[in-house]
Amino acid sequence: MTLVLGAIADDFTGATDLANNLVRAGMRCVQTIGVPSTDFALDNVDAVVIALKSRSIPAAQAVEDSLAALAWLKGHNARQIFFKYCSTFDSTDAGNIGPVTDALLEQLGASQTVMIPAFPINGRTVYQGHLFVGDRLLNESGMQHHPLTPMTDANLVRVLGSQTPHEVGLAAYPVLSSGAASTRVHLDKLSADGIRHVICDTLDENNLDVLAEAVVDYPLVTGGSGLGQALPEHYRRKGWLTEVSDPGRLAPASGSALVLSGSCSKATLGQVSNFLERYPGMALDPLLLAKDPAHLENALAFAREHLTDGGPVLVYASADAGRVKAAQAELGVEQAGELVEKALGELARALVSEGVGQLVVAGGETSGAVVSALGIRQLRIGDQIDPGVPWTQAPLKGKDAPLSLALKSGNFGSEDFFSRAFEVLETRAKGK
Ligand SMILES: Nc1ncnc2c1ncn2[C@@H]1O[C@H](COP(=O)(O)OP(=O)(O)O)[C@@H](O)[C@H]1O
Ligand SMILES: O=C(O)[C@@H](O)C(=O)COP(=O)(O)O
Repeated sequence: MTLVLGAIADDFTGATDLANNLVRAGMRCVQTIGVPSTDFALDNVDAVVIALKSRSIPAAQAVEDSLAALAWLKGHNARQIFFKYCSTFDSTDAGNIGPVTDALLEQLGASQTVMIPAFPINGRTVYQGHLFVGDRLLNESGMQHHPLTPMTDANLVRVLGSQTPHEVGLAAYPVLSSGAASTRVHLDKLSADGIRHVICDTLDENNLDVLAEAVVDYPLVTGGSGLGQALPEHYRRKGWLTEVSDPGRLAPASGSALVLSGSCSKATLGQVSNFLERYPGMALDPLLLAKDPAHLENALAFAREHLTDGGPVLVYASADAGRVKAAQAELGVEQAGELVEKALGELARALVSEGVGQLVVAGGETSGAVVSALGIRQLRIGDQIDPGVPWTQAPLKGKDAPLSLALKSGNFGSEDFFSRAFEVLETRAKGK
């Protein structure tokens, strides 16, 4: 079996985001959680997206995990490899975008790759190497307060430059406006000058299309899911994609409805407030979690009480920058994050085993913790709720019905996302 595309995503929401765009662009795509086993069935599949939890772990581990994913994908003859990271370039000076990209390039024997984080439909654009979220520079968008990967510089040439020993180049907007052939000439010239990494401007979907055409034959591309939306058409033109995906419908959802949120991103904070205007929710406090096991028991009891009539109910650790900083100052950055992730993972395990069948999780790291706690290995992509966030389904050991699961990236989704997600499921069930 030859895969057209093999993707390695550095978190679980990012993987779902990419898989969603590939499916919407007509590829037959499977998302796996972690590197699949050797006997994984791959019939009629064009793309595999391997979800790793490698965004915020030590760089050496992220490299090891990514190379293991690459080995599996190359073992299945993937023509092109896509390293998916966040559209807000979430990383620190230690990595992991630079070290993972360098390791993938080296392993593939490739001399250059492109960095294309933009996702215009969700407001992520790049101009003269500077990343914008909506009308704000990245470092003024709220991302400067991210609990694990605070983004304090919008200049991606500089940001990536601090993560790799190699010089970083730029394919700026004027080059892209002159079309795919000129863009490729520019990239080749940079390559001849020894430039291995090229940050690419992207203002809109036309630019993504130009970039996709220019790099369709690169062994490695890197970026956000916007590029994933644009590549399939160019695979088709090359004759690599002959079938059009028919993702089919997910099985009807069943069970009660729960939202777990560990994202502290600006969009999520608005979504939490919006949900609480209409539905019940309980806040988890990392400081209490550290001191008193009864805090988690109380959250479990609260959720159970409100799930008896089907929910939806919310349990969240999401908090503003001041409260996050206070928790981190007392517990340490990593330990605060881990405590919250572990607690939300435990809640998911207990409540899904008791009958939750529709679960929304907010936050990439949080989704990693929850999906791992549930022992999920594979996701099928269904209807999109908002750009970048589809409903998915996963089989569960010992259960007849699959779990309906939506993994929401921190900054994605409309303000009423948490309640509307369940309405989307209900509408589909009624066949509307
Ligand atoms: N109140 C809090 N204090 C400290 N850390 C928190 C708090 N709430 C959540 N976190 C941690 O912040 C991180 C948020 O990351 P993530 O889940 O990836 O969200 P996002 O998708 O918004 O980036 C997680 O590690 C989570 O456990
Ligand atoms: O590219 C994106 O923005 C998302 O796919 C993504 O990776 C988001 O990560 P989190 O905000 O950590 O969920």
